[in-house]
Amino acid sequence: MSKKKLVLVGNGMAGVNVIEHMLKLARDQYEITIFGKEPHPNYNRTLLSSVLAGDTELEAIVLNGWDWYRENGIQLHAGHAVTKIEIENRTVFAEGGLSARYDELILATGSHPFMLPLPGADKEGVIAFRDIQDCETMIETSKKYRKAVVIGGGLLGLEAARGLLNLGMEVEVVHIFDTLMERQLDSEAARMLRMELEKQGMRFLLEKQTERILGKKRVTGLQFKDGFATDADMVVMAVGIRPNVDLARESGIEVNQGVVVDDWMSTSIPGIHAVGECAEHRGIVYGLVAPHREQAAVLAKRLCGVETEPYEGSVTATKLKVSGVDVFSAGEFRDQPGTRSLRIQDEWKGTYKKVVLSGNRIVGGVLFGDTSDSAALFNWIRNGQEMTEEIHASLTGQGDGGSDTGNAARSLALDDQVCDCNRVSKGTILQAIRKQDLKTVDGVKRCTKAGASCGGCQPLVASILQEELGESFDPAPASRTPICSCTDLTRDEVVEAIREKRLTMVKETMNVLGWKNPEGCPKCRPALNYYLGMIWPEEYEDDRTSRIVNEQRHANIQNDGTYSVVPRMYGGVTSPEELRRIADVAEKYQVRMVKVTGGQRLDLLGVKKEDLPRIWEDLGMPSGHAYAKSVRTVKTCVGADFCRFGTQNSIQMGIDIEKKFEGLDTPHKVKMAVSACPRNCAESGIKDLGVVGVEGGWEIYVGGNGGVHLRAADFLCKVKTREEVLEITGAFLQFYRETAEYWERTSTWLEKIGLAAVKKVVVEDKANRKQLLKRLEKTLQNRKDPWEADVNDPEARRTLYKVTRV
Ligand SMILES: Cc1cc2nc3c(=O)[nH]c(=O)nc-3n(C[C@H](O)[C@H](O)[C@H](O)COP(=O)(O)OP(=O)(O)OC[C@H]3O[C@@H](n4cnc5c(N)ncnc54)[C@H](O)[C@@H]3O)c2cc1C
Ligand SMILES: NC(=O)c1ccc[n+]([C@@H]2O[C@H](COP(=O)([O-])OP(=O)(O)OC[C@H]3O[C@@H](n4cnc5c(N)ncnc54)[C@H](O)[C@@H]3O)[C@@H](O)[C@H]2O)c1
Ligand code: SF4
Ligand code: FES
Repeated sequence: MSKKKLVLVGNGMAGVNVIEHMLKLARDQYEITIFGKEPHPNYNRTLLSSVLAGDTELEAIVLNGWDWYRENGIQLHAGHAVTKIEIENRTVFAEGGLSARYDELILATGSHPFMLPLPGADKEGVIAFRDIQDCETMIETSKKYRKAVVIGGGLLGLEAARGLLNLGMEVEVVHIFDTLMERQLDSEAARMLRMELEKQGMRFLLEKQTERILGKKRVTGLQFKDGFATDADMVVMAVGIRPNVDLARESGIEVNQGVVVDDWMSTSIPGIHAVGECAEHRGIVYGLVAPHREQAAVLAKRLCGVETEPYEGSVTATKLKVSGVDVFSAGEFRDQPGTRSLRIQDEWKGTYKKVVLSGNRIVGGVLFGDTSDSAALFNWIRNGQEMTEEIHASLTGQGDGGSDTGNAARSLALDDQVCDCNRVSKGTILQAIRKQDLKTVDGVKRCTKAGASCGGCQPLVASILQEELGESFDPAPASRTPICSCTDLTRDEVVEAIREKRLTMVKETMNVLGWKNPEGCPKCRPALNYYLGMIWPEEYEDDRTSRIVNEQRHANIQNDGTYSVVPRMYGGVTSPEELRRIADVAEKYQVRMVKVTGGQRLDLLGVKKEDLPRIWEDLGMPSGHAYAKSVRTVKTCVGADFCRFGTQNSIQMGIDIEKKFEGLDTPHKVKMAVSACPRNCAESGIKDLGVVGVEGGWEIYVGGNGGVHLRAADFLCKVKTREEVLEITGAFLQFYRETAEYWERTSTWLEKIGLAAVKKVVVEDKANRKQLLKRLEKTLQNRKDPWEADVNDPEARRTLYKVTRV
């Protein structure tokens, strides 16, 4: 029997999802042809925001590559829009003279961005944010121009604005109302969101209606109806979308706002169906992936003759994909006559939770700052759950374990949905973890698709892994790059092998793991030495010959072959007595220069190799580790003891941090700072870890970098006490030590694994934090001051420094 012909118009997320289902249900029933207007294979549109923000690459967002079409016998016409449907002949016609006959036709043409019909809207530099091309245009524009204005303070506008900030542009968001994301947030959450985004550098022009776009050929600014104007080198319109219905309308298919479909996703014409953003079901057009997935599942079953429930509409939930801002909204979140709300707000922690009840039924909610309850809340809304004492206690943090993320995973039932985009339940994820021995979020994503679309559920997937695996959960995403050309193994594979095979020496590791170059190279040997020390802090004997030359001599080699010596001065504080000793040493050994460093230390420059041990001995001060991949300086401002703006004792805090973590081996150098107020005189905002004193506590920032790749640190959390600062700092350092590649700064590592993962492991999951600190403590207990060790080792003096006279 010849196969029936199925044609899909629109190679986007919704349409191809129908095909994916059909291939699973009845592979051989149809001969499939797909027409796509865009010249790309099927990709994840939701992740364009992440591409723009630099969190992922375009190649990584392809959902089904060219091979997938070939392997499944699908005829793909990418770059060919369908222009006409001849209903009587059941034939579609496309650009380039193409045509195809169908027995069943699916319309999945999505939406087009709404462009405000303003005078000047056709100028160069005025664009939308919808597809790969828009994304590329923005990235290119950011290289040449300075300022972007985004019109629209909804989900898309804010994600675009964050991406453009990451690309180094100045960004202003123009919004028509006085609160952002009014379609998803109440005014309180919107206010908190605005404050947070302003902190990130976004500027807002609220209650502004654009009158026209200024400029000759290219945009130069915007003129508003209230007479106000602003400059712009680029304008991004993100003021909503309109279903793409022209083709359907011209073909005589019933169209209202979208293509009208029934509960089986069938249009007014037999044999023609519609799904996704172009479809209107019971008067609603859905602009989110999750409902489209539900529609796709019903249509696929229908087309394959598999029994199915009808599609009866969806309850929707949204999460904003802006790093450092957790916002969730679902269901009926507004107060209406007949509703009551539970509201919990913590201005100090910057969190807000609102749960709306109709009668006693949970019908909607908004979460800001902490979205760990989002999955549970969404499931309650969808299931029309009644409020109970138990739910109330868990929402207010008085239940068993409070409302931390670990608890969020625990509170889900097996059939509760975790990934809304791909309709994956907790039970399915647990089954995959157990059956396929999964250890990472990436693994779960590959096997179940949970987390593979917008990524919003990944923290919850991580917490399910955490709950199931405990310590063996690996929170870092896998990388496929070998650690160097001596091996094909990645960092994770090497670390895992060291653990599993209990390898304890550099040579042995290279040998057992089949290094192509048996001697290793300057890239892998220091890395192996570090990994071994990190994994076996008590047993491992440091292999000095595998360290970089500066670390072998515990000093920085200079361009003339001499060395620089930087003694440790905790928190940048010294004393007359120490200064005298430093001055004496500088004179005695005729150092070329004494210089104050950027980290508030004194650097003795131009020291001869053979003088190093004697200088250390004369100084009688610990090593400043200025040469090492380790915790280096903690810079401090003068703080509350001296400065009239100071709210905290930054000097003492800096000294305490430095004393606790000095010399700890890390994958790359770690610089820290403590400022006693947000004026940030110690530059806490560009350090690997920066602490800032605020009224009643401390804010902790991480992943900053003041070097070649300048990066502002991200806000990690706010704490009250010195002990908490030390605890979070320790957990952060240990998490970085355990998951980063050697030679990787915290800034790159953080961008790779995401702030949310760091927050989850270091801040939210208290049990995990304890474990990290326990492991860190073992390392700290086994530290030795390298200068002192060499001073007291005549053999080292002779061989390493060629000192003949001790
Ligand atoms: C930047 C961005 C971020 C987003 N983030 C999220 C998110 O986090 N969560 C979420 O749930 N949703 C998000 N969305 C929305 C989500 O991407 C859409 O709801 C979803 O992609 C719609 O799928 P679709 O298949 O209906 O339409 P589309 O993905 O738009 O696919 C339709 C395809 O049909 C093609 N087409 C149109 N006309 C024709 C024709 N005549 N012939 C052939 N091909 C045609 C189009 O070119 C397009 O490729 C985001 C959207 C954007 C733009
Ligand atoms: N994280 C996510 O889930 C996500 C991210 C991006 C996009 N999306 C989806 O993509 C689609 C498009 O997103 P969107 O944000 O453009 O749509 P939207 O309709 O949700 O928001 C548009 C915003 O623009 C504002 N606006 C309208 N006219 C304006 C004007 N003249 N000047 C200033 N502001 C104006 C509106 O008040 C509204 O807040 C939506 O379906 C959205 O759900 C979702
Ligand atoms: S950061 Fe604040 S407290 Fe510290 S020196 Fe600067 S102004 Fe003073
Ligand atoms: S909720 Fe979007 S990928 Fe899971």
